[in-house]
Amino acid sequence: MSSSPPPPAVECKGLIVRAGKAEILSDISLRIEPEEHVLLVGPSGAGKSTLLRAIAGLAVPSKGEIHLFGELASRPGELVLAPDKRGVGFLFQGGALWPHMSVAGTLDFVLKRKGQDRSARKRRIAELLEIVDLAGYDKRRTPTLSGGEAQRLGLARALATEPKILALDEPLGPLDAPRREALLDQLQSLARRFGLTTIHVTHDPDEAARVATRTITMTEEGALV
Ligand SMILES: Nc1ncnc2c1ncn2[C@@H]1O[C@H](COP(=O)(O)OP(=O)(O)OP(=O)(O)O)[C@@H](O)[C@H]1O
Repeated sequence: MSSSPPPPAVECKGLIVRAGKAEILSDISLRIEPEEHVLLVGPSGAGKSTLLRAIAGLAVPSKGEIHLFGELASRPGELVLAPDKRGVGFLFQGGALWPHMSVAGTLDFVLKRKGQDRSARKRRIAELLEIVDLAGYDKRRTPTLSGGEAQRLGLARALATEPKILALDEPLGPLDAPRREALLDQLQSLARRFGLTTIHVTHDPDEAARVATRTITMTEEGALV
């Protein structure tokens, strides 16, 4: 019996995203295979973050479709799959942590939305903090974290939902060289360990050379090269 190849992790077909009258993504069609590590590059304002947001279900297409592992996720004017049903973890530019929460509270908030009971959440929070080297930081308020700690908490939050796809929007942005190396190593070993597909946006050519199995380049007009 011949088995058909697995569906792509991400498939965008003729994707157009507008903000008001401006067309931010302009007819994007692409496929990303499971466990691929794709680098997304292009000039500032090209629409890289918007493409990640569309894949994660944080932006709605005006035209076209997005399929995730063969399942229709977005179509014109509609998120067929809600953001928390997509299996996409998002590490935002600058971490984007909630300033009124503790480290454990940040993760607890995400896990509660998944409907986990208290003891399961507690176990998972400890496990996640271990994974990102923040064990013992439970009670710290997020504004007291250093840039690197904040990025690692952002990563733990992205991993909390056990995603199959990790969207990384300039994940090393504010860090100094040794911390960039450390976080990059950590991202790569997590991706291997959990069989993740990653889409990584960066402006840094050294970082780009380290992460990519393939590079996708966007033009200033929000299209692919
Ligand atoms: N909600 C919005 N309303 C209006 N314009 C928007 C909105 N979101 C994004 N844009 C515009 O769309 C364009 C693409 O933005 P986006 O953040 O996706 O680009 P980017 O390639 O990630 O840029 P950078 O590398 O600077 O982070 C920019 O010109 C931006 O100002």
